[in-house]
Amino acid sequence: MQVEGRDFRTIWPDRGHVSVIDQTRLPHAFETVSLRSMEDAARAIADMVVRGAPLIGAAGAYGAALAMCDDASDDGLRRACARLLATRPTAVNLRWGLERMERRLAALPASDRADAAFAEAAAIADEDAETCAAIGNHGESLIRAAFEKSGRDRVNVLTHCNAGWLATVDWGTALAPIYKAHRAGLPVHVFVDETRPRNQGASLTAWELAQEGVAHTVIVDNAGGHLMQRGEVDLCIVGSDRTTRAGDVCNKIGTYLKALAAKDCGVPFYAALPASTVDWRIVDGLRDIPIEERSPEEVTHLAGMAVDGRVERVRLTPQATPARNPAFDVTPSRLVTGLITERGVCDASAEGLASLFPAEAKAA
Ligand SMILES: CSC[C@@H](O)[C@@H](O)C(=O)COP(=O)(O)O
Repeated sequence: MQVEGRDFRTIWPDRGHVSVIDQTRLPHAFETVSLRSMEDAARAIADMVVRGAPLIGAAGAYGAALAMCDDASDDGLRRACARLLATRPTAVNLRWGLERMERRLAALPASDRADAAFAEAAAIADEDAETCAAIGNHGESLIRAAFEKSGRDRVNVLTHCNAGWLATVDWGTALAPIYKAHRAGLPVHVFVDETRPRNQGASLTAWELAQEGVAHTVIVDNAGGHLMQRGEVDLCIVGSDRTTRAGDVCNKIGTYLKALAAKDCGVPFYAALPASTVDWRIVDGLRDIPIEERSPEEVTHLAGMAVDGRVERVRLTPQATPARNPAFDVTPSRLVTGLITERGVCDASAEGLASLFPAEAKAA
């Protein structure tokens, strides 16, 4: 997608290393950073230099490729995958990407592994870009239908967190339909939840929508229900970090509350996700999805640009006040109108997913 008029992806191989956009610096600075080792990749995932389920999957794959340059033995491969897998627990794409790398590399002699690993990681990245573009095409028709139904001069989509191209290799999941609709000339406007505590909506989604010239308004996390009650939201589209085979959706903390409000107000609520985000091994999201607990400091402190242009971190809460920071929640399938996937839109149910992915559902 576009940054200052230039095409970028979020991750790319670069002279034996791997370059990424440093998402901790946005929206105040656009900087890229070079990952030179598996440990660099692991830290970039844990510290959210790269984040978003599909991008974490691709970054994990490139991390395994970097590991193969240092130690391509069976033991090296196993240790690298274990280290990378331990960085973030919720997005299943990380496990998916690493298992794919292990399957591909374990069958090869150690001497062939580094080249094969970079090729496999590049294939994962390319496939993610294609998959997200396909999600965009399928989701665009939902936005077009909502626009025609609204009878207004613009269609209002509400999204939570950042499920745009920064969260993937390119295009995004929840934002891909919005970009496709915008490029097709539909007058789409996005309500962007700021998404405390790390503010991925206010800092990342707003930034990338602005780069693409998509009309948008940032709202505080608590405003969505109010706007839905007043008929100001035509549909909600969010991403997913892990979707069970029965259609429960785990996404950024606060997604569940948006889905409850949408249900009460009769606003369609969609999750957009690639098949790599479906965990075919589990059915019950509330019971079986590990929810990442991040540092309380992400709640007690805020970062932003001061009037003199310096980026500063400030404390929000009293010194002694404890904070808790669960990073994701689970939206049960009964609150989800449908899943937008690379193969089309389906019901958020075992039958719905099986209708689009029969082989995966059968193997589960
Ligand atoms: C295409 S991304 C879907 C999700 O990964 C996204 O909505 C999200 O929750 C990202 O969380 P993050 O903690 O920023 O990695």
